[in-house]
Amino acid sequence: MYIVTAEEMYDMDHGAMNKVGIDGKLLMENAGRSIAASLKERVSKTYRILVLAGGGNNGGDGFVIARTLLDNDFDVTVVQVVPDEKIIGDALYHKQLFVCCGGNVTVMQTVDEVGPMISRVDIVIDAIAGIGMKGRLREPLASVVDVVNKKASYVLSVDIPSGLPANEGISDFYAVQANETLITGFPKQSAFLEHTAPYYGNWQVVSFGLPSVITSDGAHRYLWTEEQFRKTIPERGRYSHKGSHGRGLAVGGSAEMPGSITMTVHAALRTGAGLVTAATAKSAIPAVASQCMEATYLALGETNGRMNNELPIPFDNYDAIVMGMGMGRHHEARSHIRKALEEASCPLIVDADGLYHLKSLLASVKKRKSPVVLTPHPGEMAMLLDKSVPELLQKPFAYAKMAAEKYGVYIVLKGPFTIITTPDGQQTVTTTGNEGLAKGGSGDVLSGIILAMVLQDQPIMEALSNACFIHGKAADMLIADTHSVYDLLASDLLHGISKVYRTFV
Ligand SMILES: NC(=O)C1=CN([C@@H]2O[C@H](COP(=O)(O)OP(=O)(O)OC[C@H]3O[C@@H](n4cnc5c(N)ncnc54)[C@H](OP(=O)(O)O)[C@@H]3O)[C@@H](O)[C@H]2O)[C@@H](O)CC1
Ligand SMILES: Nc1ncnc2c1ncn2[C@@H]1O[C@H](COP(=O)(O)OP(=O)(O)O)[C@@H](O)[C@H]1O
Ligand SMILES: [K+]
Repeated sequence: MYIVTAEEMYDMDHGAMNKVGIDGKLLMENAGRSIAASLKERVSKTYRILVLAGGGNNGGDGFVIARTLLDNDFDVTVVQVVPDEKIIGDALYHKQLFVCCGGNVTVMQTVDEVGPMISRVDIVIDAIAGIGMKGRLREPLASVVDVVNKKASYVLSVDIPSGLPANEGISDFYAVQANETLITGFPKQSAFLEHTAPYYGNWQVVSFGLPSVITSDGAHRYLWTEEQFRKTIPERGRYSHKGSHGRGLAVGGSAEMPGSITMTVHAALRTGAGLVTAATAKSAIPAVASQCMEATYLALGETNGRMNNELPIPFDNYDAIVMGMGMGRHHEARSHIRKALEEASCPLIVDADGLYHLKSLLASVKKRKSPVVLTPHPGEMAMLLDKSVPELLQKPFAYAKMAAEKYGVYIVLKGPFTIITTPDGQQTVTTTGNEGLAKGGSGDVLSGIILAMVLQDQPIMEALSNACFIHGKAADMLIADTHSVYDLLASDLLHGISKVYRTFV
């Protein structure tokens, strides 16, 4: 499923109307009917429903919903929150159909009238404004939204909570806080941003009949769901051997921080890597090995328990490498990152401290022939780009795309919505995971899962998307079953990986 900006959604609408010849009235009918159908299935006819209709096509959707519900004997009325002259085109056509079918439209004169009406009903359908919103909501609509937010017992927004921007990069808005949103066509960018997503409440997408010939050349962002995971997860051949599943190397850890590399190698093996070697400071090996018997070890020279660069790493012996977890920020560690960039001819994944070192080496990354994957959390991404975290989180899609294209890298920008970007700017988003993951070590586990997935025979983009899906889903399944968001540990995810495989593959 695509994730779109308002402009991309309009392009698809226009394509359907102008290239295919589908009438806009029909698209509006489809959108409204899909939403009404969803309501009909789960709402009792004893509920009173109020539709707030604004002046654009979003309001038009509202009139279709009202007409369809009325036809099905629901108790539904419409308050038109804009004057009559604002209802034009397809929306006017559908308003007239509603009225001809016996529907009742009250035109709001003052905002004061709206509060008592909202208090009397069980469900408010918010069709005040959709993706055509420009700037901050003006009066009197801002006050109408205020009343909705204060008085409504349940709000269903049509397409997008009114007042909310569809696109990233906008922080000045005032919007409906919906309980649920039925999104028409495709989800908009703002459903995947930390500062706007909560306004949607629970959301689902409903179709309004956009033909696939129009949508297939649509956006460059894609939501990575269970369906994609099931479709793309590589099969494990009955006659495969350990070499078939890749030889991975994880470089990191220290005597003081042996846990990070332990979780990475363990997660890589649990996810399906054939052979995994941990390269770490010599004195850290007993601690790591006692927790992970299946890995092999490469002892690195060390100073005060932290890796130094006395002993070289044979980077060419591996099919994929992950570096950085707990490796430290000292300059000897950096020389391993630099060497890996120069010498490794396989995919190189850089995480945590490795990203800190990579900042000064970014210019050389583009020269590499083999793929480089960066896995920053927002703090690390902001550091790489010399931005603040709030700045980055306003426009994570744009910043990730800009950096991936500029440096020729894959970027896994981690968070509640993880955005994965290819060097040519294609993006996927995974939404699995929960706040139980907001704990030290979760990222180390993800690095191992990514290593294992990159080692399998599949395009890197799919490998990264599947890795993030597994990581988050493991947390979700554990929370649903034996754990809570409070007690979940990164090491618990190792069992979660098994649950994901046993359930979905
Ligand atoms: N084929 C189709 O067309 C389909 C369309 N669909 C539906 O159409 C929606 C998009 O419709 P749209 O483009 O008409 O814009 P829409 O979101 O209703 O907003 C425009 C209204 O908002 C107003 N307004 C704007 N800014 C404002 C502000 N700051 N403060 C206050 N008011 C402001 C603006 O007023 P004006 O500025 O013109 O006075 C105008 O009245 C989309 O989200 C989806 O629901 C699909 O469901 C089915 C297929
Ligand atoms: N609230 C949350 N919801 C969903 N996923 C989360 C949340 N908080 C953290 N995560 C996930 O947990 C991981 C944390 O990675 P990171 O910050 O690098 O952890 P660490 O460095 O402590 O191991 C990322 O994959 C991130 O997407
Ligand atoms: K709306």
